Amino acid sequence: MVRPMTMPVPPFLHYRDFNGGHIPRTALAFLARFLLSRFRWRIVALVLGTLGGIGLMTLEPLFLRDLVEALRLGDLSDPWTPAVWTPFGLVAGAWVISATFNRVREIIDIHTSPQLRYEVQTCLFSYLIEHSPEYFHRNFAGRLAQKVKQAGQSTAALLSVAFNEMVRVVAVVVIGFFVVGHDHPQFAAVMLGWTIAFVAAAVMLSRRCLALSREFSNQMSASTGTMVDVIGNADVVLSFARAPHECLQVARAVLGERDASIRLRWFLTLMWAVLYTALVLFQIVMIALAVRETVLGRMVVGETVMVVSLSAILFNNIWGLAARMLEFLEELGVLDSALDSILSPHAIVDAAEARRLEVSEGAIGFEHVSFRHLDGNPVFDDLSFRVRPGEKIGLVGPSGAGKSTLVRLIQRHYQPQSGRIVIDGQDIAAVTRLSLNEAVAEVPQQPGLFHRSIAENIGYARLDAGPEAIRAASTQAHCHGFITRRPEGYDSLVGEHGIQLSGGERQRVAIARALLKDSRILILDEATSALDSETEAHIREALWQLFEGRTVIAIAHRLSTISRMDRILYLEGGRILEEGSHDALLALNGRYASLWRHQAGGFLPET
Ligand SMILES: Nc1ncnc2c1ncn2[C@@H]1O[C@H](COP(=O)(O)OP(=O)(O)OP(=O)(O)O)[C@@H](O)[C@H]1O
Repeated sequence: MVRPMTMPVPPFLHYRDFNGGHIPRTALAFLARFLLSRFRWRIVALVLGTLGGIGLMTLEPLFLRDLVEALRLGDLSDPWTPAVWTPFGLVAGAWVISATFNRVREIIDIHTSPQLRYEVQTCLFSYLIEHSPEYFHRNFAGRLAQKVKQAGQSTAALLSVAFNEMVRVVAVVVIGFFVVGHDHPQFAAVMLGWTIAFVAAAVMLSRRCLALSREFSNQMSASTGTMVDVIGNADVVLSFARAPHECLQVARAVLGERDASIRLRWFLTLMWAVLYTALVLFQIVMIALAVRETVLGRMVVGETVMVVSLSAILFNNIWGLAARMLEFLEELGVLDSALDSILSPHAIVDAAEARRLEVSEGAIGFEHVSFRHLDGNPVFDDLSFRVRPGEKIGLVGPSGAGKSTLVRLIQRHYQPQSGRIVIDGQDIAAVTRLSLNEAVAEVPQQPGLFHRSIAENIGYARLDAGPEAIRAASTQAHCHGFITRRPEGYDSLVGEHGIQLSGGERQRVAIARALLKDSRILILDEATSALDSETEAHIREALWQLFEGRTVIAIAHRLSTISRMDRILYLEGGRILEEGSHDALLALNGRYASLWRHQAGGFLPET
């Protein structure tokens, strides 16, 4: 059964809808902009929840002081005397309400962190997918997907530390400062000075720790990369009997990871020991000060209890922050690196006043086009030629002549350094990429197939295509037979990059997809190279039907597949050396004719 393409359409954040499409590229600016514009009220609620919880917890030592003093000095003849039970009620109330605030904060967070991760990922992915093909050639797909995931994860972690642990420590210090500082300023001074020194030391140590942590994660990525490379080439490993050799390679990579982990753990253990000792010393100093003041009669017992309780609260919260400081800095680095990779400027963008490409006839023109790849590799220098409306062009030439680059330039996968390419008189650099891509259909050398059903892969050309349209295109491209022989027919999954289909089947699916797209301009890049001669003969007929009324540029190494074309361009070293019909080029007795004569099995020799 042919199943129509299902299209889940939940609302998601497209980068164009965020800050006018200008996304900050540094972590802190990104976080601030994202939270301010998308999560303002949830952040306010989170901060209020945190403040409520920690604020009451920090007031509790004050009530504890009154309770101790009431027990010590009050008239206890009445077991239910309000002098004792009122401060007790306040202590208990502070605990209960503080805990309630904390739970409310957690509930708010349930609806904040996952939503933040969702929006960050969809926003960054929508930006990522608009990069030029060149960008994707230079970056590993798995690495890019990981960067998007990490960015979502990191923003949620940063949000949690910034609006929980950090707010808690600031609140404890400020409230504690006023609670003890009012009557005993020396405690407030010790508390404030020590907190500042401690946080500064924690940041400094964490920064050093970060370098070790980065080294560890680099080693992890390297060993993962080694494993992925070997697993991806498992067939080669098997056929060369190199399993023991590869085990050694992987062991070597994992060994680096082990050593980096040991170094990191040593540093962490020492760092925690230093910080913990500092915290314990702080508590000892605070309690010693309180005991001394009490012995000297400058403080009452209740106040000593208050100082002990307050320093314990401070201890817990500062320890909580210190424990997450490393994570905070690490996530900041991860987010910075993800944003830097993903948000590099798009190499090819629509001009500000770009219009839709209106294709009436399908004429193509190269006007003095010069192009070299990013690595400086020159391909074309001042190339000019025209393709008439509806003309069928065969493109031949030795490997590396620039044939694929030429057709990619028409699709604007690359941008020429000078000159222009026009379609029906319109410069393709001045039209929207969407309208250009709609006007041009391509059957590429390597048909890109998704790990989805065959129906979805064919229907990709027209998302609204019904089962009948998909079946018709598939029949025309000679796919219907091999599809219906599979138990699940059109619902069969094709595997990663279509690995569960043969090379020829993949090409036929790609042809069916191009048939369904029904564009005015058609590009075939070695579209039938993986087909056997019999299937190719059938498909060739289907293709000629498809060519009807369209402008076609077909690249082929097997010259017989393009001999019927209106005109053949012989390309070498980025220049058109010969052009004309098959017969005319044979009569010319030049390079094309020589290739035609030498063609054994229909392929061009390497040059
Ligand atoms: N992304 C790239 N970066 C740098 N150089 C590239 C890139 N893609 C192709 N090239 C180079 O550009 C030149 C033209 O390549 P192109 O793929 O257009 O040749 P072709 O004629 O299609 O070859 P083939 O018949 O082997 O497919 C070659 O020298 C190739 O090495």
